[in-house]
Amino acid sequence: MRQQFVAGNWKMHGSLASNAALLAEVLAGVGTARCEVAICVPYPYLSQVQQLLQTSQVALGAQDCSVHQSGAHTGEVSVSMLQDFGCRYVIVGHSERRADHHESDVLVAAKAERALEAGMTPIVCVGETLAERESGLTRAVVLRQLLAVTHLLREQTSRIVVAYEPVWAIGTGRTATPEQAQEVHAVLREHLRTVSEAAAGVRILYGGSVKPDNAAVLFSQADIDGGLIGGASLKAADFLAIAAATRQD
Ligand SMILES: O=C[C@H](O)COP(=O)(O)O
Repeated sequence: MRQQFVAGNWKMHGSLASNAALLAEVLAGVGTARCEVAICVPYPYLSQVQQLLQTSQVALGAQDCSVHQSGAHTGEVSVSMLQDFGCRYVIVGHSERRADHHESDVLVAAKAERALEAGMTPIVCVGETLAERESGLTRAVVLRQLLAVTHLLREQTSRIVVAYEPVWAIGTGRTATPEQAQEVHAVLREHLRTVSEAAAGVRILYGGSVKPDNAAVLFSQADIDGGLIGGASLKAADFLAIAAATRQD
């Protein structure tokens, strides 16, 4: 059985004041959530959010990590630094980083490996662009991206989370239909099954314009185990409603 999981990705949003207000509301309502909940925040706010989440069930995550452990790598943040702030999760390979920073499948896999070595759980993002979908390449693209981390799935299955995020659905208000999302999740699940029995149990989140009004139907799909939530994680009521829409197996 896979416990459903809802992770908020604040992306490059927030301030000390707005984070405190948002989390006060989230924490007031999250007690009833049936799923696991995490929030991935910008680096400068890790300390603040760590303290605010201290006595709650909400886990802390980061939005990226360095492939390097330490040294002369200006601007980079290592997994051990993230651990200093109690991060349990780290997103790797988000399409915004793949696009903005030219992150390759190999680099994403190496970052996931660093996270695993440090005892953290990487949330490995995969997803096709609109052009790739329209060219019939969705399956090939997501499998290529997943294959890059397959050696890790073989070795450390239980601590990896996969997130399917069609690039054309991110922040656009254009959500994949539940059928479109399930179709890709099933492809990913099928691959995970070929890796090992344990890998078949890896949670696969859906991300891309998840809102309170479409969350339940997305999460009711057989291979969708929750969501990676961008814009809606910045509104406490929406984020809580999405967490409340998770399936209870
Ligand atoms: O990491 C989150 C995803 O990119 C989804 O973002 P969104 O919910 O704003 O579409």
